[in-house]
Amino acid sequence: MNIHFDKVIPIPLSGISHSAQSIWGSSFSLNKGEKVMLNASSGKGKTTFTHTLAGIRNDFNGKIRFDEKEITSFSPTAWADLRKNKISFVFQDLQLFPQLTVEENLQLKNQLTDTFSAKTLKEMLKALEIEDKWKVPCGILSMGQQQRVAIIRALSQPFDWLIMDEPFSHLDEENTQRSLQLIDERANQLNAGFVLTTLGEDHSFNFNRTLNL
Ligand SMILES: Nc1ncnc2c1ncn2[C@@H]1O[C@H](COP(=O)(O)OP(=O)(O)OP(=O)(O)O)[C@@H](O)[C@H]1O
Repeated sequence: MNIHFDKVIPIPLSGISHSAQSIWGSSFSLNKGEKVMLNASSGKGKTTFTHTLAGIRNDFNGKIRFDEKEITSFSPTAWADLRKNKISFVFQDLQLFPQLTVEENLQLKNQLTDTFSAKTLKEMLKALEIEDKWKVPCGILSMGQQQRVAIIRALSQPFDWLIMDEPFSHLDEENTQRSLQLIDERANQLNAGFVLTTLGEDHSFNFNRTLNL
């Protein structure tokens, strides 16, 4: 699935002047398989961009198309199917269930599409050095540990695009690199792309494209 932006401007940001490099108001396409970074300072619209792209909000002018279909035309059922099979998301506030264990949080998503065995999920936790947290409620994990769980949860479904809103904001560089490697491997396995927003960090990763706000 390719994503096309045609002069999109979120209504709350429409009264503000945007630089010539800004994606707001411009037309461009994100092609399946591309690895994209959006780096912008606080309040510039990273969350607005990711939520708009994922159909979580629709207060924008212009057009967004997935392949040839305008996303404002999708029914709730079509969105449910897209979110199950084509678009996965790491929210800035993670949206884990704090009372549920890591296992339960992961399986809630994973079992919808029967993507990974428990053994594979545990291996992914091990790759991010949180394998001892399998039976621990998410609410008592550190923020960086919760981010790693949210990343693994987002990988536990099929997708064409993984959209991540500041997914490494509580991680040190070593854990960021481990997470990026896991994300990259999974994206390559699926021939999928990802969009990652950051707050000024310069991750050492070979992104195909950088977007500006
Ligand atoms: N629904 C809304 N109505 C009005 N203004 C909004 C709405 N949503 C976001 N904004 C404004 O749009 C701007 C961009 O917000 P957004 O959360 O997208 O920024 P951000 O780049 O993700 O910030 P941060 O890095 O601090 O998370 C802010 O000024 C915010 O107040």
